[in-house]
Amino acid sequence: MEKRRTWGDVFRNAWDGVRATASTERNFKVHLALCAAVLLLGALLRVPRLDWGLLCLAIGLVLSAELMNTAVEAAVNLTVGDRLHPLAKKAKDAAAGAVLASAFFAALIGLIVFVPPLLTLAKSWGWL
Ligand SMILES: Nc1ncnc2c1ncn2[C@@H]1O[C@H](COP(=O)(O)OP(=O)(O)OP(=O)(O)O)[C@@H](O)[C@H]1O
Repeated sequence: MEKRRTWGDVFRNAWDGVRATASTERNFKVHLALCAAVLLLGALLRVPRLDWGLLCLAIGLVLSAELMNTAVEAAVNLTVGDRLHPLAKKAKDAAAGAVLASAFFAALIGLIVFVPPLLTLAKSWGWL
């Protein structure tokens, strides 16, 4: 009988997926760096609790989309190998589109959260 996977196994496999994606996917590295910058800026500007919630949602959305994109690419490559196929293109383009959509709305959230306190700061420093 097949050995039952423990919660530890489940989390280890999931973490392996995050680490493998972080070490091989350039876009994921870029998004990780941007997420770190967003968290730093949020802390420096002392954004309110609700805004932290929005930022965490945006970060989770973008990183999840990147991980799903990597999963789709790997599954498609496994299936078609080096062959070109319109369905492979459709799957990869849709997965890339999911990353684009999540990054676009995350950027909107960033603007909504950061522009007002940055404007206030700029006014208090006499820049505006
Ligand atoms: N087997 C295939 N058949 C048809 N079109 C493909 C195939 N593989 C890739 N493509 C097209 O080439 C594009 C780029 O594919 P690729 O596998 O290089 O992904 P990528 O977006 O460059 O990956 P990464 O996120 O790692 O930069 C896809 O979005 C798709 O339009």
